[in-house]
Amino acid sequence: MVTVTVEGLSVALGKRTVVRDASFTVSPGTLTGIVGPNGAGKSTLARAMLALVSAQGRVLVDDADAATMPRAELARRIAYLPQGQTLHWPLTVERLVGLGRLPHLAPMSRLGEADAAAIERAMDRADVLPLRHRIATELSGGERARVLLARALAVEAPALIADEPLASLDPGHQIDVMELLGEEARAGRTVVAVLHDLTMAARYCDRIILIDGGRIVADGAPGVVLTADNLRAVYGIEVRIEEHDGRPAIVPLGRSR
Ligand SMILES: Nc1ncnc2c1ncn2[C@@H]1O[C@H](COP(=O)(O)OP(=O)(O)OP(=O)(O)O)[C@@H](O)[C@H]1O
Repeated sequence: MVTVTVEGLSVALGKRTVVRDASFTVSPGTLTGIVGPNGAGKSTLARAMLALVSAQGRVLVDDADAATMPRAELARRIAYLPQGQTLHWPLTVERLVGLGRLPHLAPMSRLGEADAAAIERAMDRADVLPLRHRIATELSGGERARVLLARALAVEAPALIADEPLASLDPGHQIDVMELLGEEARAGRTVVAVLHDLTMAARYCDRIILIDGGRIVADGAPGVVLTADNLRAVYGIEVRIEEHDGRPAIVPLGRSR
């Protein structure tokens, strides 16, 4: 299990501060959705949580500072699904998913039986077993997205940060992936997903962090954060909020005037 604590995190890219003084803790057993408009700073915050960009403030992985933790150890503790990754190498799906095991391998060593089992489990859970012998660069956008999710799952880390895991997926696979993320959380993992689909976020996440202009503007249960007032203020949209199984279902109606 892993608890990730973000303390007063700010990130400047070029001359602009794109994450401003973010503080929160994500705990085992929870699925946290990070939502906000394009350019709000969601991906940068995700990357800063993995010490992939230099930042002011601190990220603690349990009690250890992520910035000074050895990279392989951090990669074993927090799996990362980056946003819209381009693939360059014509690897088979199975070998690409196998790259998720690299943080566990000693230098120059080969994948062992435990790695092969983890790869198999990950491909099964991301529904890519039928694609295992295909060349990853020849897949459709949605197929590739599921393969990259499988690579992140193959790490079998106690925490997962997934940046737009639903991008390119059809509605059925979107539901599958959100259910999978929920299962990961219920299994005791710490799961964070950057999401654009507010209804999916509301339905599956335990907690929503709403970001605008690099700042956290609301943080809490979906019904508390995803209100018509907050969505008007942050996205400039009018919504009708219905209820489904006790959770908000958000119907966008148009731009606010
Ligand atoms: N290397 C960079 N140099 C300068 N500005 C950058 C750089 N990378 C990103 N930005 C800017 O930082 C801001 C935050 O970007 P980020 O990718 O974190 O947003 P996001 O909320 O994930 O957006 P989206 O929903 O569009 O993916 C944006 O305004 C973006 O243009």
